[in-house]
Amino acid sequence: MERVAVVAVGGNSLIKDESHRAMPYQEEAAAETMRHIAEMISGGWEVVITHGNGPQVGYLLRRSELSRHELHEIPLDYCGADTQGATGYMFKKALHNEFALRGIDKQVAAIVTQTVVDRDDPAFENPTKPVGSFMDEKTAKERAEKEGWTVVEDAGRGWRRVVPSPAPVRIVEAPVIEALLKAGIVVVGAGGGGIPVVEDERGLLHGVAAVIDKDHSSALLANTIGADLFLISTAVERVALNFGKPDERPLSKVTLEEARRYRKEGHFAKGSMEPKISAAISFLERGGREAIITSPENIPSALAGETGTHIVP
Ligand SMILES: Nc1ncnc2c1ncn2[C@@H]1O[C@H](COP(=O)(O)OP(=O)(O)O)[C@@H](O)[C@H]1O
Ligand SMILES: NC(=O)OP(=O)(O)O
Repeated sequence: MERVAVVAVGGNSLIKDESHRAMPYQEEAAAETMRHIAEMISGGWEVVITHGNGPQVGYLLRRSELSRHELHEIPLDYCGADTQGATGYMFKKALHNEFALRGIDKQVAAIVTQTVVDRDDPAFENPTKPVGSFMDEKTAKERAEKEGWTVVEDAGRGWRRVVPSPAPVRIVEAPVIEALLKAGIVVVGAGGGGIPVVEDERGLLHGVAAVIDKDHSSALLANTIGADLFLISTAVERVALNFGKPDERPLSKVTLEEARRYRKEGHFAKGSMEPKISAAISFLERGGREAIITSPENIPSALAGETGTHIVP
């Protein structure tokens, strides 16, 4: 196979702000990101595209709750499955169109993906994954009181609802994804970190109410299929030390040891940059060779070593 990359696209990176939540805006952002990924593919990379669903899965859950007087509610695992379908469609269509414009003869498959988690994961008792809309503090606290939500302040961007986010243990469809890659097919998979399922003693799978961190699942998938590169596409060109402060310092190259140290020093916000750095660390600890964090428009120049944050052993 050519060089293999797992490219993780952030759910928030598809939504600029609260006034750009509607599907045409998400399509536009997805098309822009897919344009840069198509460039990567035409440069010889075999790619699995994973994606977040934090905002989208929260919107679906809320929509389901708001319409419960008239329609059945949708469990959180099904909300996750729905977001995989919608985002998979969005990415497939955008890539198809890019390939058509560039004369690239490639097919794209979007795979409904399940991720096994541990039913005893303590995360079920301690919700940490921000989903849905950003709210002001007053609204967030009212919802927490009225609807029983857990809410947190999300990385200086506003308040959000949080749900359990157990660690991914195994990507059920990894062999399918690998087989498709070997056949030269571009894969969209492990969306939203994969639909969380637990496996019983007989090997049967059961959906559970959670949202898995897509950066951690993507890293696990990257190791499982032996990817050469784990690339995280998000809203920032580079990761920074002292992020948002006057002495902010962007990082170009970081060793595994430095990444661990900076994480310990608290440079990476929980629920946003911290999981990306931790996922990159896990990827390298399990034998991966390079992780890059950058923004969609900088993917080609980051691959050329000109920008992005490169995390290496
Ligand atoms: N140290 C840091 N360096 C750069 N960005 C950071 C840092 N800490 C927090 N962030 C924030 O993390 C965001 C990326 O996280 P998030 O929006 O949750 O990702 P996703 O694109 O996967 O949805 C960045 O846009 C930035 O606002
Ligand atoms: N599932 C998940 O990690 O989504 P975000 O990347 O959108 O937070």
